[in-house]
Parts: sequence; C-alpha cells; structure tokens
Amino acid sequence: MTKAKSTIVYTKTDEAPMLATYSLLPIIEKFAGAADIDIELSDISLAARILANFSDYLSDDQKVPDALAQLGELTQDPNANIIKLPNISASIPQLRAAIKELNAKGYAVPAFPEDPQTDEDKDVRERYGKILGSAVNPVLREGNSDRRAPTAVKNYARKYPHSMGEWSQASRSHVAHMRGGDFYSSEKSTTVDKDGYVSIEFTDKQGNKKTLKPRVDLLAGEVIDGMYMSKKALCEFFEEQIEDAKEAGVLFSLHVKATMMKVSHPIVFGHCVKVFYKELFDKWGDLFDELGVNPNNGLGSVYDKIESLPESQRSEIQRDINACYGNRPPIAMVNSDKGISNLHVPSDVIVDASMPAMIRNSGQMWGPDGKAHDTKAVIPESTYATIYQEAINFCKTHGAFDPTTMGTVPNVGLMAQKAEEYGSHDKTFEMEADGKVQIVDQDGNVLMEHDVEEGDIWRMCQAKDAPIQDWVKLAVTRARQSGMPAVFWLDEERAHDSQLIEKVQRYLKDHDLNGLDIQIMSPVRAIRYSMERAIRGLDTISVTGNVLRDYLTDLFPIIELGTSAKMLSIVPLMAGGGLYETGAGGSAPKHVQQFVEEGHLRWDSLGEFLALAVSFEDVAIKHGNGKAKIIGTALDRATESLLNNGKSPQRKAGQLDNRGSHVWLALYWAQEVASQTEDKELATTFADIAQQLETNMDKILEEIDATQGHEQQIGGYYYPDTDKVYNAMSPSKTLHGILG
Ligand SMILES: NC(=O)C1=CN([C@@H]2O[C@H](COP(=O)(O)OP(=O)(O)OC[C@H]3O[C@@H](n4cnc5c(N)ncnc54)[C@H](OP(=O)(O)O)[C@@H]3O)[C@@H](O)[C@H]2O)C=CC1
Ligand SMILES: O=C(O)CCC(=O)C(=O)O
Ligand SMILES: [Mg+2]
Repeated sequence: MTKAKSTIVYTKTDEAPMLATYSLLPIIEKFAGAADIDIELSDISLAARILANFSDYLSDDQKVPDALAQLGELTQDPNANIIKLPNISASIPQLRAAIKELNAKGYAVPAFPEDPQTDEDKDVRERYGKILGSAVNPVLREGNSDRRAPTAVKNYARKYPHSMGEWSQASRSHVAHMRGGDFYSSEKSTTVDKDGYVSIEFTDKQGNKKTLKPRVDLLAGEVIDGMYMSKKALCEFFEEQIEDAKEAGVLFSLHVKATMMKVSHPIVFGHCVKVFYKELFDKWGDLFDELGVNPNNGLGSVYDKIESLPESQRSEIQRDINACYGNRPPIAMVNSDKGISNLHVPSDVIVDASMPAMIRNSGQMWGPDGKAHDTKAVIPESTYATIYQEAINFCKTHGAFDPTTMGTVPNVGLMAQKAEEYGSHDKTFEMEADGKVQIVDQDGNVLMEHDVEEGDIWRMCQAKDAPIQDWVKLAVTRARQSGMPAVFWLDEERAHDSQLIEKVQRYLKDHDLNGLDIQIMSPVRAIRYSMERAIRGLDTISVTGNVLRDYLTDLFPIIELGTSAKMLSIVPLMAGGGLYETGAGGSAPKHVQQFVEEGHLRWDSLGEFLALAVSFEDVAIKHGNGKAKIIGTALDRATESLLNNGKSPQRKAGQLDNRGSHVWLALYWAQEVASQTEDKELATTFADIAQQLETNMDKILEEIDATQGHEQQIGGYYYPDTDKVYNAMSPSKTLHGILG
C-alpha cells in the first residue's frame, strides 16, 4: 500500500508576501515534492475573499471557492498543516479600492454601501462586514500563539545589528492616554459557571427596550467582560491632547488598531478627525453629511467625496483644511512628500507596528516638513498604552536598546477562539441614545450593567476556558523547553485580569513547575522587569492576553531584530494540527510600491523559511516521513547559512532583493540535502541541483538584476495578473530550467 501524500497548505495573500510567494513557491515545490509532499495554494487574498462572498454576482467562469471557509474547517482536522502569510486586514478605503479594481476587471461585485437602506444593501453590507478588517486571522487562529526569535536569528542580529536611533534624556516624546471614561475604567468581568447564553439589552431613558444582540452562547468557565468608552470623555481628551501638543511643540499622532478592532477603533479614529479638523467640520458639516463624508474613514473621505464638487468650492474647502493646520500642532505624516497624514486613512498607522517604529527611531515620527521630530503618541485606551510610556521612560533613562547585547522577549499569547477584545466586534455597539446596557442570562438575571450616553462605544468580550487552560500549558511548556523565566502580564486592578489571575493560579497547579520561574505582574511592572533583564542580556517569556500578544510581538522583535518578519510564529491548533504564521508583522504595502516603481522587492521571506521548516518537521513526525525530516532540517541549516553569508534582501534597487535571496536559499538548501547521509537518493538528486545552481548562480542573478531599476507591470494591486506577477517575480529562465 502506498502512503497517502501529505499536504501543506500555503496561503496566497496580498501585497509584498503575495509577490514573494510567486518567487519562492517553485523552489518550495521542488524540495517538498522530493519528500512526497503536496503544496496546495489557498487564495485568501482580499480580492479572492470578495469574489468568494459574492459568487451570485459573478458569471460561472469568474466564481472562486471560499478558500477561507475551507481553511477554517481544516483547522479542526488534526492533520492540518497550514502556512499562513500576512494578509491585508482591510479598512473601508482599502475595501473600496479592491472593489473598484475588481469592477474594472469585469467582476460585477456590488459597491460597498456606507449607509444601507434597502434589504439588498443591508445584505451586501453584512457580507462585506465579514471581509472587512481582521477577517482572516480570527478564523484560522484556533490555537494560542507561540512567537519567538530562533537562536540563529538572534545570534545574527547580535553579530550584524540593525540601526537604532539614539535616545536623549531631553526627548519630549511621550504617550498620552485617557485617565477616565475609557474601557479600562468601566470594565466589569465575571466567570460563568455553566453552559448557557446571554443577551445584550439596551434600555433608553424613556424605558424603551432594544435587544442589541439576542444570543451569545457561553460555555462553563468562560470569562465575559462588559465595558464602554465615553464619547464625551474621548473628545475632550483629544482636544486637550491636541492643544498640549501645540503648546509643547511636538508632533501630534494617533495610534489605534482600526484593522483588528474593526468596529470600535474606526469610531475612535473618526472622533479624532472631527476634533482635529473641528473648524472644517463645523463649517461644512451639513454639506459633508449630504455628500456622505465619513470621518471614520479619515480625512481621505473628505477628499474623496468633495471630488464631485465644483473647483471653486473644492478650493475653499482645501483652504479651510489648510487653516486647520495653521491652528493645530503639526501632525505626524505617513508620507510627507505626498501630504498624507496620520489622520488620512485609518489603516495607515497601526499601533502594533507604529509605536515600535517610533521607539526605534529615537521616539520620533516624520513631520509635515519631512523631518523627524519628538512626538506625542495618543493611544486613547489606557489598558495597554501604559506599556509604551514605560518603554519610552526606559529608553530616556538607559538610552536606546543595544541589539548586540540585549536579551530576548518571546511571547506566549492567549489567542484561540477569538479571545478577548479581538473577538468583540459582533458585540460592540455605538449607542444611539442615553440609557443603560445590560448583559442578561438565559434565566433573566442581569450579569452586568452600564449607564451609557449617546455615542458611547459599548462592548462585550469573551475568553473561553479551554483556550485559557491551553495557554497556561503552553507557557509552562515554553518555560521548560527554553529555561527562561515566564511572566504573566496581568493587572490585578483590572476586572478581566483578576478573573484570569484566579484561573492561571488554579491551572498552573496542573503542571510540574519544579525548577521553573513563573510570576504574575501588572503589564507596567512586567515590561520594566523584562526590559531590565533584556539590557543585561537576559531572556524573559511574556505570557499575555491577545492584545499584548499583538503589541509585544512587534515591539520586542523590532527592537531586537529590526523587524518582526524574522520571528518564528507557531499556532499549535487545539484540535491537533499546526498553523505556522510567517513572521509577526504585516503585508508591507510600501514594499509593493517600491517593487512596482523600481523592480526591487525588499521583502524578507525569513518568516516563511522558519515557518516552513517547522511545517516539514510536523509532517515528518505525524506521518513518519523521514524525507520531510531531512528537508526541514536542511532548510533550517540553509536559513542559517543565508543569514551568516549576508544573503538576505537589501533595501535599495540594484542590491540583492527578495528574488535573488530565494536563489541563494535554494542553493544552500540543496547543498544541505546533498551533504546529509541518511537518504542517498535525496542526496544524489539535490547534489545535482546544487551543482547546477552553483555553476549558474551568476547567470541567474544577472537575469534577475536585469529587471531591477525598471517599472514592473503586474496588472493590478489587489487582484494582479497571475502570469504578469510570475514573470516579474520569477524572471530567471535558467532557474526555471534547473527546477524543472
Ligand atoms: N498577520 C497578519 O496577517 C498581519 C497583517 N497586517 C496587515 O498588514 C498591512 C500593513 O500593516 P503595517 O502595520 O503597516 O505593518 P507591516 O508589518 O506590514 O509593515 C511595517 C514595516 O515593517 C517592515 N517589514 C514588515 N515585514 C517585513 C518583511 N517581511 N521584510 C522586510 N521588512 C518588513 C517594513 O519596514 P520597511 O518599510 O522599513 O522595510 C514595513 O514597512 C495592513 O493591511 C495590516 O492589516 C498587519 C499585521 C499582521
Ligand atoms: O489580523 C490582523 O489584522 C493583524 C494581526 C496582527 O497584527 C498580529 O497578530 O500580530
Ligand atoms: Mg501584530
């Protein structure tokens, strides 16, 4: 009987990682094929997700399968082996742009209805709701998260450190967060003792009741939270901070996560836009309403909607926008050459990446003058903002971190089954009137209640018990395997965290803790403790909830390694399978722009290499596939050679790029397989490939380099032309000949 072939599912996503895939995949397929492994490409790009959800608008030959739903099901299969690359978590402006591109290509998917009135529009809006924001990761993340810098990567960073901006004690950069009226101050939390369900009810001042959510199913032991952010407090806070930035002479910047917190943070962002450009909205508010301007989509929405106005009126509005800049502090810019500010598009500045970038850059962001300046970083919610202030204080006192000597801070994150805030979107509501919100159980008991006002943002979060137990177990396992101390970042003053502390203390008892150093500290203490250890070269595992998982797995990698793309990012699925994320960062839109303009892709696929090696190892263990073991081990060694020989992509056109780097990987990988002695057949096959690659290396790199410095035609941004991308990303005929 022949052994069933194993399959590794490789996701096709968006932007830079999608481009890199076209170059890397032929190489991976060659090696995997030799170990009898199929690589199956699964298209979960934003465009493909739109097409899959609107099949009924398409002709038969345009229809695509719902790959994301299929992968979601696969996560429940113990044999699942999925490589997940970063994908776009679309803001409304990105979604609109993708729809426009698909329409232009003849796909008649409907427009995004901003304010749906008809039943059809409501249906379309609901379907787009499933595509908006962070819509992929929550479906696939049926396990907790284990993100770390492998030793080889850490050693490389120590030997060849990235640049770090110096810190001055005189820096005026700081974080500003609310001191009241935010989610932190209103949070209530409880653990339910039996399976059941709750509803979310709103009662206005006149006693009229409205059910906001008829049913949320709960499992015994689940932690649920209710909380709200006051619109009044938020807007007052923004006004104070804008004024303060002006007085202090620092840039004003706003850092939220409008992509992952797809319901609440666009609203927060919108309030900031309205407060910053107050005079503009006061004067033109009625016209903007008529035109359908939505400040939650940023100032970009004003520019979009006024396009239909006559030139004279447009210039008057432009003058009023400029007048706002005259009265307000300078604002941090996303692209100062093009005049795109922090408040233009909600998905341009995303807190997990933007705050570490600022900390790495001496606490500065780019101003309208194109120069770096000290900055006020506004992060309204105080729950997690405090860790960034602590990091800034630390840099002011001790100077910038030194990547050549610092320790590492890996993370074990509670993530499974839409844990905590990142699963709250379907239970988040913008209040239409003053009144109260209650969470009511199936027997009619009120579990929680909040008095709210019109415009407040109320939400409920959930954290299921099985994922919490699994998270504690993963923390203990990682502490044991690494020999590092582990710190649970939990704040006993916080309602939700105090429920978690009880559980953590209980579930830790299920494990052998002999010889382990496991502590619980508030996030502020925990970050200080981890940073104090880090500058002494000591390592500390951070064990955190879902939001801090996201924040810390960019913060520490960006400081330690220069980018979170170099992280090993494993999600052991609770059903037994494996989801291997590639790095811990995003899809790097800036890299696409550079590739299209200059034919140079600076994307580093290190995260893909690391993930693949673990994925091969999983096939080896689960299916007793000895060849997979050899291929996986060889890949890890090849990755180390790639790092040590300086064959990672460089930043500028003319230098080695992503495509050239892949060829070096192929060479080292083939050499490693050729030099092992366990499997002669594999060794012979790859000795031949290694020899051909070695002989033709100059020629292959020349063929790739010939395309550098020129504009690239890939036939689209969100749904580019497959052949064109392949030609652009895999231009070497010689390489094709060798890979066969
Ligand atoms: N797992 C996922 O699916 C995630 C998806 N996202 C999505 O990604 C998009 C962009 O998010 P953003 O916050 O800008 O963060 P990114 O991580 O995409 O980009 C920040 C910067 O990090 C550097 N970088 C990231 N990855 C690499 C890499 N592989 N090689 C080299 N440099 C890298 C680049 O810096 P430089 O320009 O200096 O080279 C890049 O501009 C959004 O749509 C967001 O929703 C974000 C996070 C995770
Ligand atoms: O899903 C997303 O939008 C981003 C995910 C992310 O930033 C992370 O998991 O680190
Ligand atoms: Mg992140």
